[in-house]
Amino acid sequence: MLDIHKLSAGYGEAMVLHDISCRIDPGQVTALMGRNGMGKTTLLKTIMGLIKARSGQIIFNGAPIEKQPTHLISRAGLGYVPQGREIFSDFTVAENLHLSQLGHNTGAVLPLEKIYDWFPILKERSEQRAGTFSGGQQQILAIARALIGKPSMLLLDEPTEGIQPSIVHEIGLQLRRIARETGLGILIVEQNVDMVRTLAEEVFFMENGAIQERCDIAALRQDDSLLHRYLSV
Ligand SMILES: Nc1ncnc2c1ncn2[C@@H]1O[C@H](COP(=O)(O)OP(=O)(O)OP(=O)(O)O)[C@@H](O)[C@H]1O
Repeated sequence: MLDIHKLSAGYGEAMVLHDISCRIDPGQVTALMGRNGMGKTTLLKTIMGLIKARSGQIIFNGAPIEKQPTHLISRAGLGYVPQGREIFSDFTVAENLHLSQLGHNTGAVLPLEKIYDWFPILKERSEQRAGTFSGGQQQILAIARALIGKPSMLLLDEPTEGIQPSIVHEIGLQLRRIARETGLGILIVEQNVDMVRTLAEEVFFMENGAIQERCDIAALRQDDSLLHRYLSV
């Protein structure tokens, strides 16, 4: 469970997150939506310890993590796929996955066969250089690399940016399947409404560095006025 209490953070003198409080239960899939510049990426980076919290608490599975370095936060079970997909373009798919396994020295890594079962394209193209992949395939590889460390919660920052609609839907369905099969919790920053409807169970709407509203996905299907208010779609 991720429990954020009165979290504030920013860059230098500029505060971006203001007193954020929210809670994500184990296995829950939550989307974080809002216009550009509202602080969504900053929130994910602060959870991961890449930006230090100025005040407030982040409790993950019962332990405070807001003062921990990123590698310990990752080891505690938080996986992170940043915007822009951090993969090694010159290495093959298999090498990318092996490197990710090596990065987790606790021994608790997912076997590659499981990854290949979830994402057959990675098995079919395991010897192909990652840089030759399409944007969608690179995103799948980035997600697979994050899953190798068996996180209990995965943070995804706009995975569908610049990806073909057919692959967006495929990635959404597959993430939902993995979340149901393994109990993985997901916090996804996403502007793509189709992806959010496919994957998420609830949505947080962010504006001016604060979570202004939360809504169940079923309610959002009935009434999309919140999308108009917070995204202007
Ligand atoms: N490295 C940085 N240094 C200073 N200010 C930053 C930095 N990164 C982001 N900001 C500012 O912080 C605010 C929030 O940015 P953030 O990237 O978190 O927003 P976002 O909601 O994720 O938007 P986007 O969808 O555009 O990524 C913006 O005003 C942005 O200009």
